[in-house]
Amino acid sequence: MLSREQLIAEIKKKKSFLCVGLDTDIDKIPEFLKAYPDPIFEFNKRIIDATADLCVAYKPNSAFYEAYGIKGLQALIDTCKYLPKDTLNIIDAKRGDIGNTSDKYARAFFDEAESGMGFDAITVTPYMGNDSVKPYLAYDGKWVIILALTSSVGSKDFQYLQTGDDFLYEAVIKKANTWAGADRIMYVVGATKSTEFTNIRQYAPDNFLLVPGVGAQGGSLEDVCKYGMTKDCGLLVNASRSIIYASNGEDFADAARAEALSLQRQMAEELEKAGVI
Ligand SMILES: O=c1ccn([C@@H]2O[C@H](COP(=O)(O)O)[C@@H](O)[C@H]2O)c(=O)[nH]1
Repeated sequence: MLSREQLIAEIKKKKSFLCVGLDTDIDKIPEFLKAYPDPIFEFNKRIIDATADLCVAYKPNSAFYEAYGIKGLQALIDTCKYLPKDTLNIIDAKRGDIGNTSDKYARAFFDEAESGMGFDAITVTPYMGNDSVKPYLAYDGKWVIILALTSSVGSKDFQYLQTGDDFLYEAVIKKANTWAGADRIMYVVGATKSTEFTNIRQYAPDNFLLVPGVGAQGGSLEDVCKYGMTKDCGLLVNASRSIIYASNGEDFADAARAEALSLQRQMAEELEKAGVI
């Protein structure tokens, strides 16, 4: 589990704010791994070993594990246990439900003694409001990452609806800021929305932003940094497919490392440019 201060310290130490997305798809992993008892976990283990010194966070997306039933869940549990202690380990589950149900989701992903999974952070949808988010905040030191402005094309369907003077995504940030501080809440903002970062920083000056959409979705790391970086960095930039599927041969872990290294080098430059390091 990493506090805000520890996360910032890791970013400075590793000169990286990279989050490696573990969206592990059995149809995309190298053929030779399928001979292992748990190909998904074997793949993840090698990706983690190859990238741990270059990133400050990992983000398995639960859909990629739930899709395979019990085997997928076991791979997620084993992956969670294998993740390094000095990275922020996020489950991208995008949950949202009434309080007593959220309480079970929180237990599933946060309470290692109960479920086998002790993630540090979870992505949640804000649509059902305060009582749907509170149960996650009841876990001391765990992070809640609220969907604000997503990378998807469909973000315009609801997130840009006008509510009073605000777009809905702005209202989400303003309201969620009353639930807990920047030491417990992060927001998801897509890299494909980089020009909105200046505006978002008016409402979330200190919160870390989890930024998917660099790599396969075409978002610009440079623009995200230009408009979204703070004096503490304030960004966790995720890349999933562009790293983990950089090769589907026997060299996949080396290729993933090369891709992560290229992003880490760009990040080190951005951190220097902004005076964070
Ligand atoms: O707005 C959002 C919120 C979440 N995601 C998730 O991030 C990764 C992105 O994967 P790439 O392969 O790097 O595109 C994936 O798990 C999404 O479900 C997002 O893309 N946008």
